[in-house]
Amino acid sequence: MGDALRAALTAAATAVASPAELRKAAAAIRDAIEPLTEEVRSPATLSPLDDMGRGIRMFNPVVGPGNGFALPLRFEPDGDGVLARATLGPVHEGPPTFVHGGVSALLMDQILGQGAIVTGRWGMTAELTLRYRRPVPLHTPLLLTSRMAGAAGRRTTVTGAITTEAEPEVVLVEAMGLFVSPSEAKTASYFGTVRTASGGETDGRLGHARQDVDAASPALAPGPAPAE
Ligand SMILES: CCCCCCCCCCCC(=O)SCCNC(=O)CCNC(=O)[C@H](O)C(C)(C)COP(=O)(O)OP(=O)(O)OC[C@H]1O[C@@H](n2cnc3c(N)ncnc32)[C@H](O)[C@@H]1OP(=O)(O)O
Repeated sequence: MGDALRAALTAAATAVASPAELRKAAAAIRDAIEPLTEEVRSPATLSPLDDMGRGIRMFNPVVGPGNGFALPLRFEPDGDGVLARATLGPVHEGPPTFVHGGVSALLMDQILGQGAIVTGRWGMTAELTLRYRRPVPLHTPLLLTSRMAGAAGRRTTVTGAITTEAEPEVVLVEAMGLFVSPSEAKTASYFGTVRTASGGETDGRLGHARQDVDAASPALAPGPAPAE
């Protein structure tokens, strides 16, 4: 379904079609999704395809395969950090032929967060700083990288960059993120009502689902909780 949605968004952004053809396609899309709107999950219930303990968020707008806006981005180990490869298209366009600056921020927020997670830390984004040095081209293989730069108490600082694959030494965007692991009180108030699809509790933190952690996946098991 995510692949079909991605194809639909790209077609909508690029089609050279008459208004009649567009109306016909729009009606077909509405007909197709109508049965899916009859029964929907509540906002605080995770999808049955989600697994917080293993870091699977099916409809995340950056890494979720089921989300039509997501590429989806996939992470690879990169020394003690992470990298992702991406080629963006018309759905992510800002200035003609270049990536929208907010999309660069969205992608960097996620990969910087992942740069904290691979070190066993976790936090919500408290600060996100980007320097847009050169425009990021569409239809061009890109490299996105991130690496933890420092940690103190509940705070984790991660830095990263966007370059092209062809010229990895030329930084197009540089980014810094501060991730703060929320206090127990904030965690309870933000995520206390969230439930898995089977009704289990989860406090929302990646790797901290209380019922759904797959003990057979030690590589994805929870890291140590940051000290207070
Ligand atoms: C495959 C799947 C992958 C999955 C990969 C997943 C990656 C996810 C990446 C995306 C993440 C998001 O988008 S998260 C969504 C966007 N972010 C948010 O909504 C966060 C909104 N902000 C908040 O709720 C709050 O401000 C918190 C939780 C960040 C902090 O609240 P708190 O818990 O009460 O913490 P608090 O006591 O205030 O601060 C703790 C310490 O951090 C410091 N601190 C707090 N905020 C800041 C700040 N902005 N700038 C500097 N320092 C700060 C404090 O000075 C303090 O330092 P000291 O006194 O200890 O020295």
